[in-house]
Amino acid sequence: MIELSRVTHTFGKKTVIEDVDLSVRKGEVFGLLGPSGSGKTTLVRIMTGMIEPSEGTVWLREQQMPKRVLMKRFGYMAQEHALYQELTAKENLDFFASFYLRKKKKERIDYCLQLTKLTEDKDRIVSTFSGGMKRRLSLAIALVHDPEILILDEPTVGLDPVLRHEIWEEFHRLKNEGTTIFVTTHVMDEAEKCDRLAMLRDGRMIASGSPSEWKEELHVESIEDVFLHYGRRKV
Ligand SMILES: Nc1ncnc2c1ncn2[C@@H]1O[C@H](COP(=O)(O)OP(=O)(O)OP(=O)(O)O)[C@@H](O)[C@H]1O
Repeated sequence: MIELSRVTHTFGKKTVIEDVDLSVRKGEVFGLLGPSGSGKTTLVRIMTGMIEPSEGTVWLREQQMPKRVLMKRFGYMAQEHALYQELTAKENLDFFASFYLRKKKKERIDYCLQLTKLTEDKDRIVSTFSGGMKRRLSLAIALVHDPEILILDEPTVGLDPVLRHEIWEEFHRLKNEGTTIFVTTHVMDEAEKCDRLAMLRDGRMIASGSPSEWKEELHVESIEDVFLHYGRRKV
């Protein structure tokens, strides 16, 4: 569903992504881990077509990115907010939904507001929202057109554990319906909820596998131990 082949990216003279191959299958939840500054956000931006890689290719649904028709196939949630601060939450959702949805727009907006617990605040101006509310709205926007692929850069940062749990339940519900989910995370219990994981360090993909494969391979109890192993050592 998502294929990266020999992707390298440099900013000026600095190589931040180096020769990355990655394959995400339809209907799986794939987690990308890596220390801060390892290149996760850059890789996500390459996947979504926001950055053209210096070398290599990205394919979504067997079509090479960037491609305009593919935009409606995926939902993207960035780390920074891309919200209209002077519009209400509902107006923001309506604006983004209008690009892709004609039928069922109202139902989808109501559903996403409910999922992210924003129904009561839907008519408030976004500039009055807390950081967590803005993140929830960004997530609602990524989901509103019911995309086949979700690409989410640390989607649950700043959310309380109850909401985080509910959002992960929704991810698994979506996965069971066939949605492919690619997520970056620093939260180790979220990493445990992924079908497969990959570890990026200094722009290189240094390991991949399912959470249980990783733990077995390294004889450790938790993904946190795996993270510490790969994050610290040169391998
Ligand atoms: N536009 C840019 N110009 C120059 N350097 C950049 C740019 N964007 C990112 N970088 C550099 O690329 C490297 C990887 O950054 P990136 O944001 O992709 O890491 P990350 O793994 O997502 O980090 P974090 O977990 O802290 O969000 C860093 O050294 C960063 O300073």
